[in-house]
Amino acid sequence: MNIDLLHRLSETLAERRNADPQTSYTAQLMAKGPDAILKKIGEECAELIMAGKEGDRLNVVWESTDVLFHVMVLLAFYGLSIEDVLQELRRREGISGVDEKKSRSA
Ligand SMILES: N=c1c2ncn([C@@H]3O[C@H](COP(=O)(O)OP(=O)(O)OP(=O)(O)O)[C@@H](O)[C@H]3O)c2ncn1[C@@H]1O[C@H](COP(=O)(O)O)[C@@H](O)[C@H]1O
Repeated sequence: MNIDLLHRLSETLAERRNADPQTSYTAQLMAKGPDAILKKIGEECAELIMAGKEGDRLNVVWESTDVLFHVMVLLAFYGLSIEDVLQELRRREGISGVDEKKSRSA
């Protein structure tokens, strides 16, 4: 199941915090610190925007994957995982964005 894949990847990324940067892209990025991870997220988001503007469906999937991967690296850097995001999604499940916005101004 794809949700298992996300959890497996989360575990791998958490392990990469102590891995050798010579053999791991994730360890390399984490060793550079949060600014380097955030820079990659920014770059990947820009690439996703371009893919979206072009309407290239294959590239939208490709760039979305890059964004998701780098967001997961950031989560792992801070000792978080995709499960934390899934829990927040679960909390929001069924709450209309329109209603949620109204409740903020009430
Ligand atoms: N899903 C991914 C994944 N997606 C993208 N990338 C890497 O993200 C990098 C950035 O993508 P770019 O397109 O910007 O490529 P680039 O120009 O080479 O990047 P820069 O040199 O500019 O940083 C590339 O090196 C990709 O290979 C990934 N690297 C790893 N994973 C997963 O993470 C696991 C751990 O990877 P390592 O930490 O490398 O062992 C792997 O087994 C995979 O499951």
